Amino acid sequence: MKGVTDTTGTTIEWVIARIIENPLIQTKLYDEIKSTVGDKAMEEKDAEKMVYLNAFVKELLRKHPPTYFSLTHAVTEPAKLAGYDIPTDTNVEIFLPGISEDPKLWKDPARFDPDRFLTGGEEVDMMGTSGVKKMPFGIGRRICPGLSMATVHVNLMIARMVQEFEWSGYPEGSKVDMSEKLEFTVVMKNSLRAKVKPRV
Ligand code: HEM
Repeated sequence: MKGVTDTTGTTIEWVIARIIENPLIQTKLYDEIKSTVGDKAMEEKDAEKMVYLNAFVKELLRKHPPTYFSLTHAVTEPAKLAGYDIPTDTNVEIFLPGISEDPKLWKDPARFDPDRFLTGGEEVDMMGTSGVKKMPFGIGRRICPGLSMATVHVNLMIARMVQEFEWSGYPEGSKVDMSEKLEFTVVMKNSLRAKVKPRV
């Protein structure tokens, strides 16, 4: 159960941190929500049409995969991985940020920038069929079966939270501390404090 709820919950914590850290991102999300649904409550099918929201979620899961590692995979026959020989019966765990922050794969990987997927000309294939540049859900036969459901939930939650509320740091003017801490998932080291104002 923790693999279902904590991954999604952790993602939302980093979402709020990032939109507080960068009010322009929050404005872009809000403007897109307004132009897509106006004052109507967001629904699943609306979220699919929102290109900026989708780019934001891609960037979020690149920079903050909820787990540092995929689940342990056992090698059933001799294999080669990144130039290394892996003998049968070896347990392999993949360090996910090692891929999603690799400067050989990404321009300026430390920078949080949803626009890299829009005007920046970068793309990513979540299923890994045309290459692997990030894998927050794993890839291949054991890819997370909750991928679609989690993506819908995360998109919808962000859209509704931004549609209804304006988020800012607390105390006012404080800087968001992006330090990480490993629990079951990778959470914020210092819990996020936020001011939440209803949009009226
Ligand atoms: C943002 C949300 C989520 C993320 C980032 C995530 C990530 C992952 C990762 C990295 C794996 C390991 C894949 C591998 O080792 O190759 C995994 C496995 C799994 N996930 Fe998720 N997950 C999320 C949400 C969910 C949800 C909502 C469900 C169920 C409704 C779910 C169900 C599972 C199951 C059952 C496995 C084990 C699959 C297997 O071993 O064959 N996950 N997930």
